[in-house]
Amino acid sequence: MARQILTLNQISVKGLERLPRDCYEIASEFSHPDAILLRSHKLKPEDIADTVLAIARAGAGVNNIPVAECSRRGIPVFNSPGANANAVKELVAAGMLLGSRGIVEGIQYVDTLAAMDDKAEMNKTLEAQKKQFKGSELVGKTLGVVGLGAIGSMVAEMALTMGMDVVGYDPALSVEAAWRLSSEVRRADTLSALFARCDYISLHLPVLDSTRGLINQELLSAVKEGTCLLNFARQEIVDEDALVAALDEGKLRKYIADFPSPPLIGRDDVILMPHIGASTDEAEDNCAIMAANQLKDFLENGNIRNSVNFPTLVLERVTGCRLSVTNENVPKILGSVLSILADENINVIDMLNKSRDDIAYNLIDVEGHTTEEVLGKMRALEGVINVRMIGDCA
Ligand SMILES: NC(=O)c1ccc[n+]([C@@H]2O[C@H](COP(=O)([O-])OP(=O)(O)OC[C@H]3O[C@@H](n4cnc5c(N)ncnc54)[C@H](O)[C@@H]3O)[C@@H](O)[C@H]2O)c1
Ligand SMILES: O=C(O)CC[C@@H](O)C(=O)O
Repeated sequence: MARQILTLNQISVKGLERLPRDCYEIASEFSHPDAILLRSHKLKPEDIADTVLAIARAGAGVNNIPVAECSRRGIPVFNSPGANANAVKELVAAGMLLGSRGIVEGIQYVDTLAAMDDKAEMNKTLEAQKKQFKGSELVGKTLGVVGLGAIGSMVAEMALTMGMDVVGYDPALSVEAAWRLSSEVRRADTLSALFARCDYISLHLPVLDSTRGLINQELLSAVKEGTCLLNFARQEIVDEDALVAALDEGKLRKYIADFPSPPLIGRDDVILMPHIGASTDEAEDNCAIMAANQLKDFLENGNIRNSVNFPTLVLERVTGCRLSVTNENVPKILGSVLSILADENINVIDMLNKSRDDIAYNLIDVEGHTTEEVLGKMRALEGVINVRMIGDCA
């Protein structure tokens, strides 16, 4: 029977093509889907049917998904790290240029000349007026990058090639991300040290309990006078009252962001975009392809790549019948699962077990067949969250 994939946003066709129609039905309405594929749709726990085995986010941020609830229910949540990083990096470059030159104001001014039909007169007028749109160059200025993951590291690299000095701050930098980072990026030990010395600051960190409102009044009052703050990460990372105060006081020269909000719209010192950081053909294709591939590999093989709540676990198939077991990360459960198989004379050919936080996940390849009854015994064990038969087990 074809698996049902519920899509909750427009997903690129190139990604959906990874889920062939003879094996997958794809629609924006299913009451009992096998999996959910989405972008920024705000998913509520009650909207996740009991049949859902996995959720894939075609994008980086997963703050629109109730991840803790998914973990409790044994549902892996996948994202597509890095797949839209270049798109965001390019928009940040545009944002920095919008913040350094009178581009927006200049374009708006030219629009006011629409009624003027004398070209020579127009040229004379605008040559006289253009001094009000003068800016300054990025070369030689200092950019602070907060969060040096997939996007932040690319932004840092781009700024270096534009002749800027780059200072980075990332207390949770992974080893892999550190390897990607140019040695020319200088490290700030604290966020306030970064805020005190940069002409431009660009945010590239996820919204988490620990980062919500991170850019607060204390930090913004210590910012170098005249700094331009760019936020292409998430609105919730910046305390909005503190931001407005810093703009009103002239501490911040400009705020350029991908997240409009009523108190910010219409201000001369704010440039807002409608969350278009990842809105390029390339990024939409890359994210959808990565998300669909990961979902397919999980549904067909139980493998887990790029999950935000489950361990990475990939096991080559050696038999037709594979079991996946998700359980609480406490001792003895795996032993009890294996005892049930042994009692049934079911031979284990290969297996892999990994844990992450409170979740343990196991793939067990068995010889021959197994039955729903055997699975039922495993499901009845205390601490077992779910058990799935993958492939030809009957
Ligand atoms: N505007 C858009 O359309 C758009 C597109 C893609 C991503 N995003 C946002 O950008 C965020 C980053 O994306 P990414 O692909 O670079 O993710 P990533 O996971 O590769 O990098 C995030 C980095 O932030 C760091 N970090 C975590 N807590 C931090 C803290 N307190 N201070 C400083 N750094 C911290 C992490 O260690 C990591 O290196 C996403 O979570 C998402 O919210 C927005
Ligand atoms: O899907 C989008 O358009 C936005 C994605 C972006 O916010 C992300 O976190 O990857």
